[in-house]
Formats: sequence, structure tokens, C-alpha cells
Amino acid sequence: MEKENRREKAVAAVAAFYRGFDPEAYLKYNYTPPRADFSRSDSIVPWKLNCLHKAFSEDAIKGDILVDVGSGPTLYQVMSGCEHFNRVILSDFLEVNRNELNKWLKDGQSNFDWTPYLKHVCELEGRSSSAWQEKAERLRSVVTDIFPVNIHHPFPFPPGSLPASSADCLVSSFCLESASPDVSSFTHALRNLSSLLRNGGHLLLIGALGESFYMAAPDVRIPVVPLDEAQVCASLSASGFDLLQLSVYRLTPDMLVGVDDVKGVFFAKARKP
Ligand SMILES: C[S@@+](CC[C@H](N)C(=O)[O-])C[C@H]1O[C@@H](n2cnc3c(N)ncnc32)[C@H](O)[C@@H]1O
Repeated sequence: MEKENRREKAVAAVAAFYRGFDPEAYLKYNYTPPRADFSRSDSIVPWKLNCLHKAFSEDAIKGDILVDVGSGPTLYQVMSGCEHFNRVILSDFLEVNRNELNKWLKDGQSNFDWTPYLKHVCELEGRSSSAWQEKAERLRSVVTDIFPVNIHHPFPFPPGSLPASSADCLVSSFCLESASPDVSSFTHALRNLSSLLRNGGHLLLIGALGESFYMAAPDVRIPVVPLDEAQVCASLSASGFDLLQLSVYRLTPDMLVGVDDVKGVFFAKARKP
């Protein structure tokens, strides 16, 4: 009981940092060049998009419902998957991020331009980059909901939003390690995520390696659990997932732009037995 109280307090302390999260600043820090330079294969974003593209196309991961946990203000993580599922559900802890997603999806009024991303993913799929508007339309038509989410709840979505174990696939990028106070909470959160996924469904987990903080606004420094590859594998296994693939990207010095101390990025493909 005391251990549980301590964990709840530590989780609440991390949540408090999120009050100052600025979607616009976060997008600028992480989703513009050099981190999103589509002319370079060693830039972080093209690496992530390639991992996702391969998982969905080469491994034929498909089904009815794709759920993205902790979407933040970003859409890149579902640009491949949206072609392989009938319904895509986005989610975030913060209303400012859910609003930012809505701006692009519903009103087309986001200040952030996802066009280069859409073009790049079209090219990965062997289509002309000029097909980007079709992909944008596809994305807008398959995203049916943007739910609040809390990965520290046994069932992370609001009651009645989604039946348990109904997702055919889960995606989550840079959420768990940046919303958890320690490795044990990270593992616990993975177990909670599993309650959303059907047996036999896939989890595509992207995250930071060796990161202790990131900036979410000019004066908002959010603590992160510094993970290594062995911890990611151990947490997946302890939360009941079978690990199918782990790929690692190491940051080149020019990707370190002063907005975090991340050393690498992992992409894990896992299955719920
Ligand atoms: C580093 S951002 C990642 C955003 C995006 N997925 C990406 O790839 O850039 C971490 C996200 O986790 C969300 N978050 C914070 N606490 C959370 C919690 N308890 N449950 C779920 N998401 C949370 C934040 O609102 C934020 O959008």
C-alpha cells in the first residue's frame, strides 16, 4: 500500500511538469530540420518513418483498429498505419495536444505543415510524392477519435470509449519514458497498454534511449527515464509481450540541438501472445 502511494506521488510529480507543455515549441524543437531533414537518411524522423513503413507494409500488420497512445501534437506516427486499418484512434493526456491534432484533422488550421511528411511516406510506399493530398484525406477520414489517455491507469482510456482488448495494433512514440518517474512505472504502464490490445495484436513502440530530460517549452524541462536497450527488452517481456524486433538509431552530433540529452532512439516490434 505504501509502495503504491509512493508510486502515485511520483507519477503525479511527473504529470505536474506537463502543465507548461507548448505544442508549437515541441513541434519546432523535434519536427523541423535537422531532426526532420528528408534529404538525409541519418536524420531522426526519416529513420522513424522508415521503421513504421516497413513494419506495416513488409510484415503485413493490418486490421480494424489502430490505436496511438500519447500522440502529443504529432501525426507522423500513423501516416503509414492509416492505410492498413479501417479506424485510427489518437490519444493524449493533454487537452492542448488533442486540440492541436483536431486543428489539422478537422479544421485544417494547424500552423504546423505536415506536407513534407506526407510526401515522404508516399514515396516510401512507392507512390509519387504528389499523392500526398490523398494520404492527407485518408488520414482525416480514418481518424475517428482523439481520446484523453493516462498510461498509469489499469485501462488507460476513459470508461466506455473503447472496449478492452479491441485494438488490433498499438503505436506509441516517446510517451512512456517521458511520462513515467522510473523504470518500474514504465513497465507498469506497458502492462496497462496491453489491456487495450487483442491477443495476437502488435505493439510498435518508439522511444528515447539514455535521455534524462526534454524541453517542452523554452522554460519547461520535463524529466525522462533514461533507458537502455536491455531495459526496454526486459520491460516488454515483464509486461507479457513477445519481442519480435528491436532496432536502434544513434544520434549524430548535429542532431543534438539543445532541446534534450537523448542519445539514441529504439523501435520495438512486439506481439501480445
Ligand atoms: C515526448 S511527447 C511524445 C509525443 C509524440 N508521441 C511524439 O512522438 O513526438 C510525450 C507525450 O506524452 C503525453 N503524456 C504525458 N503524461 C502522460 C500520461 N500519464 N499518459 C499518457 N500520455 C502522457 C504528453 O502529453 C506528451 O504528448
